[in-house]
Amino acid sequence: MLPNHRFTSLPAYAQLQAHYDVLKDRHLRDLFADDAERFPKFTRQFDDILLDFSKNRITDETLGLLLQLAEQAGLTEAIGKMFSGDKINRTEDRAVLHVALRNRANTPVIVDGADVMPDVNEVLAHMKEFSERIRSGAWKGYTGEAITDVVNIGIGGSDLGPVMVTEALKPYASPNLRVHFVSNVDGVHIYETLQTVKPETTLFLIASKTFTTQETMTNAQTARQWFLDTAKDEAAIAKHFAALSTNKSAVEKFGIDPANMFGFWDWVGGRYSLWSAIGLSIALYIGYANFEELLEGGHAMDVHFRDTPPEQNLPVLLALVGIWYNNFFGAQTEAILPYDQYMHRFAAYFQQGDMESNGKSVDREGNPVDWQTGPIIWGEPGTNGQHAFYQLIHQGTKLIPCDFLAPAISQRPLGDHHKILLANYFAQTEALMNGKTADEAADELRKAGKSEDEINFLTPFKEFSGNRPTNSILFKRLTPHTLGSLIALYEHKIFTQGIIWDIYSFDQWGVELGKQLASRILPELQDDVPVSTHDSSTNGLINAYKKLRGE
Ligand SMILES: O=P(O)(O)OC[C@H]1O[C@@](O)(CO)[C@@H](O)[C@@H]1O
Repeated sequence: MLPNHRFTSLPAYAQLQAHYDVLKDRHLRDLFADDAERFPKFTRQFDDILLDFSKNRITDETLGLLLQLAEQAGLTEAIGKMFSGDKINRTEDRAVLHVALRNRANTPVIVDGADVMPDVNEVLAHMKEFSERIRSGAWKGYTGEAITDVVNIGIGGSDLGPVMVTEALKPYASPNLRVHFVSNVDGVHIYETLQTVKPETTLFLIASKTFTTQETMTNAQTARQWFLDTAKDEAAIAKHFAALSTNKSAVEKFGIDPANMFGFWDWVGGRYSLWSAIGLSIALYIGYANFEELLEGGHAMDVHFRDTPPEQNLPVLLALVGIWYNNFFGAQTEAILPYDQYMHRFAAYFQQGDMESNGKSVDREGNPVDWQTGPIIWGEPGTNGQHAFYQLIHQGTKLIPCDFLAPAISQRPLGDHHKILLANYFAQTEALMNGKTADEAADELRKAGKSEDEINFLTPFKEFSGNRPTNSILFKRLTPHTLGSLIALYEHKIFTQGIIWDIYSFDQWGVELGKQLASRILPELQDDVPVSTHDSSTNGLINAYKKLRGE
């Protein structure tokens, strides 16, 4: 196992605190004025992806100290342990090997003494054969018609990844096959979806690592009954239901033919599972060849992360810059702002990826941490965010580090749209960095013909402090390969931060309590008898609900 450490006891931590006390008052305008080499110094290139982290409140000294922090936390050793299949997910006694799912080098990956790659490749071959049969129309439903719609029923990591990727790679989709995603146990979700499909031509994918998740099993049973209401014969299930899971016995108990089961393993975390059988909806939608390109892109970033020295390592650099704001500037959130409408679910995906991984408050020895851990991740595509929350990012009281991502080439070139989008992409990070001084604001007001009194009044409202940090990620085009690399980039950033904070990033015990309490409350909702088994608020709410529904 990795040696433990207390993040705040690392030697570089105290040095960074002292360095912060000096640097916090430096403005990015001055840092750029003092160093003409900031752009070449603080950019890194990976394939078609350029990372510009120069608009951060860092100097050479900052970066050096952050790299020391990573070294003192044992990052290099930790990376090796993940790739070698060590059971670094200690509270669940599991390896963390989503990298094996996309191990295109096919080098052996040993778990419990056995190479997992033959099994990984067997599932991929099954996914390939199955997706080709469905997409070609060779697979027929119970009435002899081809499948036209795929409904993925899953939640969390069994939903967010396939949703994000199928949205991002829509340009690669087949025109003959639509994909739909049902996740919420709110009946509205499956109701509205089933309104748009026909039982005869629909394939349901029941996506659940555990095959016990209440939302997914409830939706799956509803879909099954909806289907049988038309098909009548349970034998038809085999042509219209498949399961993506690690739990074979539960799949068979549900009534899905094991031949239609696509398995994966406990060393695949739910939020890291889109690369596994959970990605079947992706392969069905964009074709297996493009799904393989996604895997290739992820693998390329894996090799980079594993083999590249920290100072050149994109995931490590993103992680360290994030720690700088999270742990020294007191930033509570990070915004992911893709200037690409196809990436509109990218931030949402990493809400689970980051917050379910690093939303922890106990270190790896079980002691409460006395430092900040995972940030709150949020974001929306540009330019929409500019008309929603950029006011706060520019002039609010909170420091919000932002990642701006954009493709140089649009998948949908249309007149000047992309140039306008990119002009905004470039302008926002420039504005956040430089701001607008009071003199500049006053001059603009003067040129607009305002009186001196008006200028004196309005200037404070028109001034922009600037000095608001951003990362810019510019890539050539949103291809499956590039998207795979971008996803892996953020996955490994999250891993790196977890190692430095000395927390376990791959369990999620925090999701259990709510589920337990919900399972106790559900029976209480079956009748109209007032409850008194909870606190006065919960009792009051439940009883008010019972009253309202009874009126
Ligand atoms: O894939 P499954 O087992 O149905 O889990 C769904 C999701 O539920 C969790 O909240 C764990 O309970 C996420 O970690 C997971 O992705």
